[in-house]
Amino acid sequence: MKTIEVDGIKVRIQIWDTAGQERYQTITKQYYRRAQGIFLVYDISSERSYQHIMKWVSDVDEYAPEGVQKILIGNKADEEQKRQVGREQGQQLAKEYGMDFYETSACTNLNIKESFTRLTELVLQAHRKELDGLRTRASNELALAELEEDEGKPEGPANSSKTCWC
Ligand SMILES: Nc1nc2c(ncn2[C@@H]2O[C@H](COP(=O)(O)OP(=O)(O)OP(=O)(O)O)[C@@H](O)[C@H]2O)c(=O)[nH]1
Repeated sequence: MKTIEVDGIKVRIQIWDTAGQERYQTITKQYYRRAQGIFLVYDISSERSYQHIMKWVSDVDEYAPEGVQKILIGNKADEEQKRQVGREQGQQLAKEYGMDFYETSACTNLNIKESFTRLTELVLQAHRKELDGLRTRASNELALAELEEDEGKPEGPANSSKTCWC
């Protein structure tokens, strides 16, 4: 669990790091069903991991709920000297699938906060209606609380300056 702030709203996110290995796939697929946002991550120093993304995308399409938000991540951006996948390749693939794209590094923290914030934003946008309902309710409750507070107060100067009852 982690709390991040997006557009002034505190959002508690639950993060699952699913295993990449084939033998855990049965379990991994069960996580897809409850996901609202998914990072598809490859390693920029591994062409093989990049090639695997297509397979991940088709798994997500098959098992994740419709409307799930996806972002493509090229991780280990700190390993420039070992790079096998160009940034443009990542951008290109992301474009093909209509995803946002970030190169990140868990070692230097490059784009970690940014990518989590962006995915959360996308999930929130997808649930905008629900969110608008919450906002309206919150502001109505606030207005009601203010009204109740005002009603309890003695009359202010504007009213007390009146000299008649009309
Ligand atoms: N240099 C560098 N190493 C990283 C980075 N992120 C992860 N690693 C290293 O990569 C190795 C694999 O990391 P994991 O987090 O186990 O990768 P994973 O994709 O979850 O692996 P699976 O559990 O098999 O799915 C570890 O040795 C990490 O320290 C990064 O951004 N830069």
